[in-house]
Amino acid sequence: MKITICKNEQEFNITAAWRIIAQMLEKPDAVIGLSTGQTTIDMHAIVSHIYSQYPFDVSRITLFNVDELTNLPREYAGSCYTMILNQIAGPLGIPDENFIMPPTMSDDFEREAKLFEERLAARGGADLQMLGLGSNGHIGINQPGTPFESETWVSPMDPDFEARVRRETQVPEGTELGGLTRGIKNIMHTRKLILIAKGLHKAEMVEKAILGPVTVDIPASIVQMHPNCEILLDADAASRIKNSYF
Ligand SMILES: O=C(O)[C@H](O)[C@@H](O)[C@H](O)[C@H](O)COP(=O)(O)O
Repeated sequence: MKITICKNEQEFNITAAWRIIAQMLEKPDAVIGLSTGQTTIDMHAIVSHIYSQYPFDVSRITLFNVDELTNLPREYAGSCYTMILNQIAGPLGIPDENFIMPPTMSDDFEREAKLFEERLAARGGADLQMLGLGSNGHIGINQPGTPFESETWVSPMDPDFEARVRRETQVPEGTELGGLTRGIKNIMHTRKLILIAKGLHKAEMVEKAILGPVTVDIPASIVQMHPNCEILLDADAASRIKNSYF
């Protein structure tokens, strides 16, 4: 596990953006998994900005998101599809066939989850997964208690996480939300993981996930077992682990 601590939020955003660009430059047909949420908005904007100034070949890059909300129209502003499309896939001009997202509406999400993974596998599997860190330790939408063997599925949401999603994305009243997420097993099969966190409010969970025991109670703790994982933090998110490492 490699730990990178950036001196502030701006340096964190730029460093994270360059991790995505570096993967695209190193492997022009890379399969890259993103995450939505507050942590990633600025880094996606930086990737898009750099691309607009210094375009490079992304014609064979595949983008996907680690999860997607269910039971909402795909075009809804808070769907992961729309967010990733607006933040990065659209600005980079990623063709539709290379932008792989599970549908938000289906009568058979089990089949959709399987198909989603099959589509990634058909491209050689995921090279990179950027992973936001939930305040309760979730990765994707895999909540505490999710077995490490879980495969891409529709996960129940933790009430706090659901409230946050509803607040931030103005989900219409009465919509029953679910989340289709890559399973922990699928995430762990990605060639490279980058767990990202910024802000003081993430510091305690960073400490538990990185320095604590590997336990299903903290899904993110499993990344300690990944052979090619980077933990990328700003100084605030790293504030409780700094002394243990440096
Ligand atoms: O929202 C998502 O798409 C991810 O599934 C979720 O795992 C997210 O990365 C974390 O909850 C961190 O979210 P913030 O970056 O908003 O703190």
